[in-house]
Amino acid sequence: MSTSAANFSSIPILDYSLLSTPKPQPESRDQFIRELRNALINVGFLYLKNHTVSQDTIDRLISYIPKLFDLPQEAKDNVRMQNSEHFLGYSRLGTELTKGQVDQREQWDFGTRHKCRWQKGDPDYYRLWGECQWPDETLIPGFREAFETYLDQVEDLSYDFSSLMAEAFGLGPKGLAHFYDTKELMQHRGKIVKYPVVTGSSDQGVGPHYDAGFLTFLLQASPHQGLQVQNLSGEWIDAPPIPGTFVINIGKALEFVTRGIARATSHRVLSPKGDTPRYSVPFFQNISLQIRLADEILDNFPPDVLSLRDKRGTVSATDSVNFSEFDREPSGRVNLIGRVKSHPDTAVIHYPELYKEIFPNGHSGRGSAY
Ligand SMILES: O=C(O)CCC(=O)C(=O)O
Ligand SMILES: [Fe+2]
Repeated sequence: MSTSAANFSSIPILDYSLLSTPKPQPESRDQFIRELRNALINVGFLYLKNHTVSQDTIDRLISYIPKLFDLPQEAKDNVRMQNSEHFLGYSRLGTELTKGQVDQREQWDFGTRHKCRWQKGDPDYYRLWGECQWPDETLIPGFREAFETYLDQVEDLSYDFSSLMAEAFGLGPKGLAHFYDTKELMQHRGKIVKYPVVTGSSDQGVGPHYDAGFLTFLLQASPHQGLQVQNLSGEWIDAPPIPGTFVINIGKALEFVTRGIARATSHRVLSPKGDTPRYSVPFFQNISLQIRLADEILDNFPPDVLSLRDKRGTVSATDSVNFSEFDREPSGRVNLIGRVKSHPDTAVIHYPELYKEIFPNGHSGRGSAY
């Protein structure tokens, strides 16, 4: 097995304007698709510059982030995640564990606009998607509108990107479309995260993990280092903030349905050094809740894609272990299990049966992130 291509030492930067300006040229498009194919197979991470989410929308969102965390503790606790069967809301610092260690981050989970469609008799995991809990509008006027506008734009980008990704895999632009329901039936998750400066011995912002779905779009919302990505030989590679870009990465679901052609890459965040917190905004693009990935394995890849995979070699074990249930469960249930593990305090209230299955002896008081 050759691992030279896979032992990346930096994250590729792709230029979305190759697809659009001033007039799309076939060679530029081919270049973009080729670079995308390489990034998907060999790295699992990339930066995207000159994308379609407006800088004004991003700047407006970023201006709200410190205020969101500086709200009075009571205002934050009023909309705590424990209130929500959708696991949407506010989580205090230090409520998650990854690999047995406390993650040093405070966060807000929101989602794209959605009305919960669960009805009696439907599977439990239909309850996973639903209405957000927003902080009191009078305390942070305009925030909700600013974040919803942002989420709408990232959602549009995420579908366009998925279609490009299908092209890069040689499956044609609609090659991944059947993994999503119609837009109204889908909800995608957007988090706003604060990593405080820490004084103790651990610098774990969030420990090594995979993301669950197909695609994550990460906005690094302050100029701090901290995000790191693990290459095939286990080295941690820095992914520093680059203004005007998103960091895009592949999740376990896509790795699973492509039988490892696309890489889900383990990543982590180290707590910031210095005296200001690091902020980030990950957008997790979901796939349909009811799809069972084991029934949908993609196997019609063209030879050039397969040969890139062969050159890369197999993906060896990494420090991350989450989301192993895609081989048998519908995607919604895999996600629900992930949420029960990461937020047991919320799960014990809204999903007591599943909670008992996963934690027959109760839990430590903290959840494992992912
Ligand atoms: O905050 C970051 O930069 C990354 C966060 C992350 O990987 C996650 O929440 O899944
Ligand atoms: Fe992640």
